[in-house]
Amino acid sequence: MFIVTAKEMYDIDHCTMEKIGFGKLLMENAGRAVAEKVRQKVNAADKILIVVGPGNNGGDGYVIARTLQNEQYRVSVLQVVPDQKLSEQVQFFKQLYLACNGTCLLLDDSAEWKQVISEADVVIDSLLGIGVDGLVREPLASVIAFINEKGGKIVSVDIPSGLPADEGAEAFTSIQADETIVIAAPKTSVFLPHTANYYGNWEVVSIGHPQTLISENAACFVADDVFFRTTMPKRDVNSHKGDHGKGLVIGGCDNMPGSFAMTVRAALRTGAGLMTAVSTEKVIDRIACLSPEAMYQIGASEKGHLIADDLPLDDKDGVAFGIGVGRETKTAALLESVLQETTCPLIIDGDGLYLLQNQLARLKQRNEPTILTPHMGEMARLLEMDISDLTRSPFRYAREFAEEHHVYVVLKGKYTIITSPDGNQAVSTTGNPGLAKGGSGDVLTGIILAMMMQSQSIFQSLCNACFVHGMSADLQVQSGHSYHDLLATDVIEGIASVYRTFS
Ligand SMILES: NC(=O)C1=CN([C@@H]2O[C@H](COP(=O)(O)OP(=O)(O)OC[C@H]3O[C@@H](n4cnc5c(N)ncnc54)[C@H](OP(=O)(O)O)[C@@H]3O)[C@@H](O)[C@H]2O)[C@H](O)CC1
Ligand SMILES: [K+]
Repeated sequence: MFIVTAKEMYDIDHCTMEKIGFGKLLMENAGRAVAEKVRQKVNAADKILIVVGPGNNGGDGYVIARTLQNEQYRVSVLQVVPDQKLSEQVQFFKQLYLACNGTCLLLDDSAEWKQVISEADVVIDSLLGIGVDGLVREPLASVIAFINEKGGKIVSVDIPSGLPADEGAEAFTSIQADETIVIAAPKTSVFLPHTANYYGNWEVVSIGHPQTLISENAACFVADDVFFRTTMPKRDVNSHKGDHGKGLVIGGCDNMPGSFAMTVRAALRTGAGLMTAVSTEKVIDRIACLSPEAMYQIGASEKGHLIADDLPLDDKDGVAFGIGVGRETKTAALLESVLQETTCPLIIDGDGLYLLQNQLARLKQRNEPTILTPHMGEMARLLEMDISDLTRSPFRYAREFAEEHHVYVVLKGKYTIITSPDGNQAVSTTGNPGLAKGGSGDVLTGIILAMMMQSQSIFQSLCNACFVHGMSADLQVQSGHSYHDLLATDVIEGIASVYRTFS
């Protein structure tokens, strides 16, 4: 599945209609596809009100109205702008609807509009689509507010009306949809923390755009099960442990042994060939028994925290630094040497990101891939910006940071955004609120470490690691756990189910 900005969608629409020649057929296809989904969500006796706005989203609404009416549903239309505001294309579909004995109430002509909305069992929101520009103007703003207040079940067409399709909007007035039938491809705002919830439950309908056209124009995609199945390397029956990576995890401190232990175990469960774990003597004494499959090495330490040391970096296939390592200045010196001496892909996570704050310039000096795995708070600190600004435009800021510092960024959230140094982006949509607990990120780092040693590109490995991490949590919740009781260690044990189910 591809993710599009408004401009990308317009380019795809325009090419499909004008160059390929779909013309008005595209809107007919859109309306029919949405109507088919609406039929699955309403009852035969429901009063269905299609609320039509000034643009092509409204045109979709007239096709939906005609299609549902033809299926004997109880349909009426409320048009909130005068006819002269409608484009020629929308006028065409309005005339078709009226010619099929459709009824239409004009907002200007009627004081009944509030009653009509109040009496509707289902409101189909065709007020505004991806053409909304700025805060919604009257009379649409009042209609949106009243629908939110009084409308029955609200099904939005393509996008909740008033919601911006793209990231970056500071303020907006939007329909709060129960369901959204997204046309052709989800828009960026489906995946933003402050706009996602307005969509309610969302699903995508195809309306005939050539998939190649969508893939050529969309800059981002969803790293889903199809992606995992087609890119996750198969294990060669003649392979040996060295073929699946020699991984190294550097982390932990005397008062934080657990997160480090989970990263080690998650890497083993994901399929790392050999794992070495470096931490303080006290940490290793306490956790070595948890993953006897790993090898352990005591790192130089002071007051329970790792300090600069000569570590076995040069013969590894992947290194993860920072999990539970603490924020001592002397540990920052260890990070400095790891950045300079690691000659393989390096993940920096957790406290390692805190220690990295004053060493960002070293990132570009590395010749090997560097992967940062911040959550929004850690990313905001790295960018030295307010987290609310970051969450409004996470795709942009992740891409700018990745390109500037030549790193991969796994920006963790409900929807995790994966960005490569050249700006390629993907979103992982697996996972659930059961992951909103300590340790989830440590487990993801272990999965990434093992995944990036499985003979696939770094970008693919990050996409697949996020898929496995979230899908493990989903399968665990489906098979008996709940959002409340799911532990990070359950996610480690659920990795087996993901492999068994999807590969
Ligand atoms: N292109 C196609 O044939 C297809 C498009 N699809 C559907 O169409 C919309 C995108 O259509 P578009 O007309 O570009 O956009 P909207 O339907 O959102 O309407 C834009 C008009 O709305 C008015 N507007 C814009 N901003 C505001 C605002 N802040 N407050 C009030 N009104 C606003 C404005 O009209 P004016 O006359 O007031 O300037 C805009 O012109 C897309 O989302 C799909 O649903 C089909 O799906 C496929 C075919
Ligand atoms: K809409």
